[in-house]
Amino acid sequence: MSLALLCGRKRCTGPGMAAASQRVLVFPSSSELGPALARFIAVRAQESCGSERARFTLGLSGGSLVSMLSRDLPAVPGLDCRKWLLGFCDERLVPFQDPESSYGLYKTSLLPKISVRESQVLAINPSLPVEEAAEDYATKLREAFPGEEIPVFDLLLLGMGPDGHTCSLFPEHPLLEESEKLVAGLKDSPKPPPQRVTLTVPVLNAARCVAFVTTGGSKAAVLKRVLEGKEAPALPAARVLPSPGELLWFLDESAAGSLTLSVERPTCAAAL
Ligand SMILES: O=C1O[C@H](COP(=O)(O)O)[C@@H](O)[C@H](O)[C@H]1O
Repeated sequence: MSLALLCGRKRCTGPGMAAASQRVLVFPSSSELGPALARFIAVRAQESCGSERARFTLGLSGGSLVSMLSRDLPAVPGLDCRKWLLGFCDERLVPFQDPESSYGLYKTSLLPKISVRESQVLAINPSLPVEEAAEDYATKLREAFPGEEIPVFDLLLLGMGPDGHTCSLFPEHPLLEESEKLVAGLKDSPKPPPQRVTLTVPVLNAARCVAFVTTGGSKAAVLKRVLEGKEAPALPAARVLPSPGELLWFLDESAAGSLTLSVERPTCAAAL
């Protein structure tokens, strides 16, 4: 493997932090990215269901990911979700009927199209106060991942905001340093709604695979800081370095516009 390729796949993250195995995949636009991401999810699901685990555990994020998955996942031929277990990387503490609820949106726009039942979804209880909702969701995770001190998801799908936040982990927020809890609640999210529940960094970094999905020119500057900067303290998205898991970035050309590291530009039919 060439040094350039190696540099593109490894990221050195500063003192005390491990380098993660990383691939940066760039697509012309979200019209090509979405179907490729959907096929990638389907392949990983098939592998996990065929492994001794005999199931596929997938963590979903909200924001722009909801419409992309709702458009492109049902279009994957022969998608079989019977052994899938879905959780949320973060969730807003609002009723499921509220348009800000990620579960509420997936429930209406995706889950019926891929025949995922409610019993296959680990969701927060939005009627609880935020700290209790976080503890209740952590209990659901512990029950769903018996024997695992930290739940190991097969795949976590993450977004990233223009400020470098991921899940509901925001720059300079004390929750970035949380190392005991699996799930944390916050009441002061700088992005509305203010009350949220989020997986913590150790859970993100325990996953077998993490895929960031980032599109649009508004993310280009922060993406360069996350992937090529050496900032201390690191931005939230830059702290996601699954080990020994894989890290993939699914980008469109607009988001990738400022990058200088080597990237892959998969063709439509390429297996990822
Ligand atoms: O508030 C949130 O934002 C991030 C990023 O969303 P995007 O619309 O910029 O993709 C999202 O991943 C997270 O789940 C959500 O709560």
